[in-house]
Amino acid sequence: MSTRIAFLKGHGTENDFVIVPDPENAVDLPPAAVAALCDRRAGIGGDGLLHVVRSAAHPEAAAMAGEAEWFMDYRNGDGSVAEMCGNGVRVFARYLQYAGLVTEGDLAVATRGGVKRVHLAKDGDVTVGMGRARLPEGEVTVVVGERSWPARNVNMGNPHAVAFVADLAHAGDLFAPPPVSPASAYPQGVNVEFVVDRGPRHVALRVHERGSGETRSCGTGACAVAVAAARRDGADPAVTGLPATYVVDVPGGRLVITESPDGEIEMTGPAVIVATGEIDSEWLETVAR
Ligand SMILES: N[C@@H](CCC[C@H](N)C(=O)O)C(=O)O
Repeated sequence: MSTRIAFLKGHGTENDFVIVPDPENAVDLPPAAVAALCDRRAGIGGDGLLHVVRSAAHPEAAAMAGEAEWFMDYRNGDGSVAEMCGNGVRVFARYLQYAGLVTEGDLAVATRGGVKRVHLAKDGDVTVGMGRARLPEGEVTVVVGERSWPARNVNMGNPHAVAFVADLAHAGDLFAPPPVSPASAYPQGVNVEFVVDRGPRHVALRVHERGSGETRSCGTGACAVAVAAARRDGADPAVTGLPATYVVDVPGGRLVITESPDGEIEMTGPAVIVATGEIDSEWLETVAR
């Protein structure tokens, strides 16, 4: 018999998500079901899915339950799992507020990348403590058609290759993942950012996301880009935080990346809930097969 499963739709700088509230982790969401829900023609449509589960009810988050009541079980649009999603955490926090589960101010969210500190501000912006960057040794190369660029390997919990280019159009149509070499630098795949300068500590990017394709924003990508830009601008290579505030324009808006007093990278931007609805459980079971 068909039942209804509640969902919401939200976005952060137009990185959009299907949100499935499921406090007790009762909804089966295999990769095929997630991909079908994120399909923009046959499903609801989204770059990814935010499965909202109580940390205590999820085997991957139970150990964080003492610190964070809610776990962001994030999935990419193709159904794959990722360690972290920066825009996703902001939208996740906005959902918790929308549902009356938290109020304005500070909260903690459990993710596969650890517990993230979030601040829901009065003006509607949401700030997330993104931790510190890891900068694995060795240069990588990004290729698009006849062009190639040296890129910086930056890990924000998930992997990124950041290439500074002369023109964002040089990234091409980004219908397929741009090749990055050596492939051994990214055994789990990679998110690729193309970056141009807009002014002092102000850059703009396009991104091809692992598991989602080209998106209109990527929070972890914006942080990786800010870190790569700071290194290029002469920041101390031993420091894994950010020495100054960077403004990162994405196709879907603007993110501000700075450093907290304790050396953590912080990202601020909007997060919006745009719709609520119901998923037909019979359809979901069919597409999940
Ligand atoms: N859009 C996200 C990143 C989502 C995960 C990424 N596609 C991956 O596979 O690592 C963000 O806002 O950070």
